[in-house]
Amino acid sequence: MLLFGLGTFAVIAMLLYFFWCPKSARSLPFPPGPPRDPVIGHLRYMPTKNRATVFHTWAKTYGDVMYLDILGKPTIVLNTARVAVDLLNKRSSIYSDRPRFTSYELRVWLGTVKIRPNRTISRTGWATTLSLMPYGRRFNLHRQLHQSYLNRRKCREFKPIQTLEAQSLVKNLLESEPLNYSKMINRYESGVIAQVVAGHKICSDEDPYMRTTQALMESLGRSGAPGTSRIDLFPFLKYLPKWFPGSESVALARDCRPILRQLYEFPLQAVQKQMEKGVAKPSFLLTQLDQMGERVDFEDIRWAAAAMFGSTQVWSSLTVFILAMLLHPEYQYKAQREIDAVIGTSRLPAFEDRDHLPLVESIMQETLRWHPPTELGVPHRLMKDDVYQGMFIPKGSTVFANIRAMSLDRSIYSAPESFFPERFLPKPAGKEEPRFSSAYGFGRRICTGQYLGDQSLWIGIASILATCRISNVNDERGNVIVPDASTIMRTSHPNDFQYIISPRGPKAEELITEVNLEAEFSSLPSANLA
Ligand code: HEM
Repeated sequence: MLLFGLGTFAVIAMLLYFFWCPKSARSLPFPPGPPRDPVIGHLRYMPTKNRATVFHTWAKTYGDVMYLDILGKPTIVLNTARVAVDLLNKRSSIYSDRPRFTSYELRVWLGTVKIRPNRTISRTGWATTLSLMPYGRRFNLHRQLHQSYLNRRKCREFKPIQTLEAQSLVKNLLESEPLNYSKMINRYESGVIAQVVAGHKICSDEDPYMRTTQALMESLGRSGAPGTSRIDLFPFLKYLPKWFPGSESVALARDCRPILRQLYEFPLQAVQKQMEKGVAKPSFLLTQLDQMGERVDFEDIRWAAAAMFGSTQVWSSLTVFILAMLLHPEYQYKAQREIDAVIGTSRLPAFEDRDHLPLVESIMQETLRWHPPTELGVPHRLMKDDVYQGMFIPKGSTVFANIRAMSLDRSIYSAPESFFPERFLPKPAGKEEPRFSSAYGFGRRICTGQYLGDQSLWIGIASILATCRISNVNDERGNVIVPDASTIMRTSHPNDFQYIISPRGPKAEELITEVNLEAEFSSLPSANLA
């Protein structure tokens, strides 16, 4: 009898849930948003440039959670860290999928497979690289692969590599023509990743890892962020001929294929060859190949490694740091005085100094906040209908965390447009404002490279400040050219601007020329494969 009663109760509860809850949720209003057109929704108003900043402006009218309808596709923009934490962190079990974008699929195309004698299908790899992978079993496996090698504790082991790469960076900057500075900073980020992923040292721009990552960046830059291109809005364009207006973005996305293919194949092959010869250095690929079991196959290892290569955020942030030092030279001098007082001038910075250099730390944290390198994050996708603060958010919504808007939140940061590192220092010298953790994203999709990126950024900034003087260039008449941040920072990655990097003094130059990087790098541990 009791069982019968419980059974009846369960059936009624389920019926109520299916018939009453979803209906009542669907009768709630969508989050507010700008006025829209019939059928096409907000398509006409969607900004093609500076989207994060435009959304931030709209948020002043429509609020922290904004609803946009793009050709019937619901899109949600979260404009404060509070709402992003509420939804993407606290409800991460339903907010951790990624939307499918045609531009992703066209980029990551793996060729055709014959499934029957007279039938072949295209294999797109959109589901194979972690940052684009749908939520599910394979996603969990790839996250585990990343986290097992990039967690906070494991990343401590990479400090010697990062320190030497940062010393290579300043050496390269001091020896380069200004036109090549950006390349050198990119080489630094790619250099750390190539070491960690494949145990490989990048020595020149002709290096295969360098060429491939650079080609990837250029190609991604040309085809735009996924979700913004025409083929994402009109996927049918991929079936139309090249001359059809609007289908240029299809060709641009397809340009990426051979590059991504190389990134996917080359590192694993290279490490396998080194293993055969017994010369492989410790790396993510070596560890995974060594431990490979039934759960993980070559395909998983290849793609998990390739997903680490595409990162450009350290490159962007170091460039933003340089821009900040040009616009606020006082911080350059103050931080250099701090370094001289703590480290002296007879050695280069090391990670052990980090806790003793509060201003250098604050400059790094403020760089991430002042212009976060990923302004709109990577979009999440909602897997179930949801209700938040009386608003209905439909299943399948594309959800953007507007990281740029979060960095400008006046209820958290005073004068948020200003570069003001002391905001993070304790009172009374500072304002004890919280560090900007939103830069790394949210929930189960939070950046897997956050500890590696944090370390690369810190040692990069500390090494540049300790050894280099960053200065403006002069025009033909001798007037100083001060860069204009508003035109340079139109996207997450700064546009080119002019500056000069010179040695801070004879002592710094001596330190950099004295260090024998080749010997230091070769003294890093080799893997014992015996
Ligand atoms: C300053 C450095 C970095 C910043 C600010 C940054 C920021 C971000 C952000 C905002 C996301 C999107 C998170 C979300 O969807 O909520 C992300 C994802 C990701 N990042 Fe980073 N990143 C940095 C460095 C790196 C590095 C060095 C690597 C590689 C070793 C990396 C690998 C990834 C991967 C694989 C994802 C996708 C995670 C997933 O979809 O589950 N990132 N990053």
